[in-house]
Amino acid sequence: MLLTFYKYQGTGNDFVMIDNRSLNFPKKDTKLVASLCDRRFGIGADGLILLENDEMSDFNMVYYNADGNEGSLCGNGGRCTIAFAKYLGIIENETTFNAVDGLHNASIDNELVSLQMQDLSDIKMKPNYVFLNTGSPHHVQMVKNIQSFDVFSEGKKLRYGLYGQSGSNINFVESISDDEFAVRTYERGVEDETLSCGTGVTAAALAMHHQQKTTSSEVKIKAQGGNLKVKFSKDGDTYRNIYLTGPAKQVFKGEITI
Ligand SMILES: N[C@H](CCC[C@H](N)C(=O)O)C(=O)O
Repeated sequence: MLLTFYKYQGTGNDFVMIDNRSLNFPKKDTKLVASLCDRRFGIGADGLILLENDEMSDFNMVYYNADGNEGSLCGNGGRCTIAFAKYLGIIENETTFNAVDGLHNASIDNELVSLQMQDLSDIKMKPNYVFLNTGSPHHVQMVKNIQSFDVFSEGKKLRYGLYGQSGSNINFVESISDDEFAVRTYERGVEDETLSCGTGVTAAALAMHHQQKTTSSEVKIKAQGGNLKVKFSKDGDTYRNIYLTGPAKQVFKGEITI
């Protein structure tokens, strides 16, 4: 079968994007998904996304990590899927869509996509790190000299050592100013550092606010692949109206025999 695919990237987190409204894609074929994401033997991506019809909303997003397994929420992938839905003419500038963690509101303004994340109140504070789930599980830890920090080795160690087989994504954070932080992420399922992780950046911003490393409710994040913004409000112990905003772009379109 000849499969038409699109390649998208959001701050350097890249995805194979497939219009699966026809439901033709073999969804249980883990090996196929992994081989499409392989950077040497396939198209190459951090993950693969299927856009499908949804009964309750504008569309449904199905996300797989590069290892071929269905993952939890992907924030950058969500932003790219919104851009893809607009490209396909499914939505205009505002949307509500379904993902693995439920419905999301979102808007798109040229290439800038804002994705609302689920409200969050469960933040586990540990002496050296914070753990929270922004649709995907995230460990957030502050480090010094982030650019020379060994994200791969340290991330891999914590991902298995602290969180076992099911694992967690591991974020390292350094403060740049009162309302700006640098974030580097080791992603489970990719088992490497990616250039940006949307749910990770969101987790980092909320963790910084929760620990009073910033008092701003609009936090700027510098990921390795570009800049993102996380906006939110705090209502008692609950973070609400959480929006992740940044660019999402189509890179190319292609066909591959599967
Ligand atoms: N890159 C994604 C995170 C994917 C989550 C995945 N690594 C997992 O925990 O299953 C993001 O932008 O949020």
